[in-house]
Amino acid sequence: MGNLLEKLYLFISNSKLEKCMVGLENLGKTTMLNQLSMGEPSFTVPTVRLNVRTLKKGGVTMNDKFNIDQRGAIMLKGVMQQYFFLILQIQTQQLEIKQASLGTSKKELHNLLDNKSLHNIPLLVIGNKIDVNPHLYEKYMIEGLNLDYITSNVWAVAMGSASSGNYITQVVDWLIEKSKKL
Ligand SMILES: Nc1nc2c(ncn2[C@@H]2O[C@H](COP(=O)(O)OP(=O)(O)OP(=O)(O)O)[C@@H](O)[C@H]2O)c(=O)[nH]1
Ligand SMILES: [Mg+2]
Repeated sequence: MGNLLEKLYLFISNSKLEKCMVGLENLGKTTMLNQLSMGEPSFTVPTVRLNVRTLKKGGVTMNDKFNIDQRGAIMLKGVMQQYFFLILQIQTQQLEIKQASLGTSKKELHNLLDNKSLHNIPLLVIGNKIDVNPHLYEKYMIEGLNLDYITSNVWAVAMGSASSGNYITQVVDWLIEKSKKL
């Protein structure tokens, strides 16, 4: 835990970069933001507008309310240009809806990346709720989102559970690494 806090501090104190988290509803975006900003998942309700959190000791802001629906995607195209990181969350539980969820997310993700101003923005794709079984596996998510076809942006995948916080270290490591290169 101490190590993680140290990394977070390093990231935050060395960077003023902003990140944007997008995804369909009820995926755990706010939960993850709570983990990153407060170190705990906290109780959440559906986000009505925009959640902007400042991570401790740095003035780094992160927001999580750009749902990828039709309206959201249109809004995103304007707003995203200000952000350096795009974190896409995918529902990994509930096999019966995963196809629909992946299909919508794939379409919106590739539509977004058609926008040249978003090229070169590091993309972290998060598969959340893997504590719920059955859940989606990383390989299936990469295929389902056609990630291998993305050449305009560097991308990485993290699978985990925002409520248990078990992949927060991975996310923080990724943010630090990409911050150094920008
Ligand atoms: N089992 C499980 N539940 C989770 C996890 N992450 C979040 N949840 C739960 O999923 C529900 C939705 O989480 P939120 O963080 O509010 O989701 P969101 O993506 O911000 O949703 P919107 O604001 O509606 O777009 C809450 O009941 C969370 O407690 C997880 O990793 N595992
Ligand atoms: Mg939310």
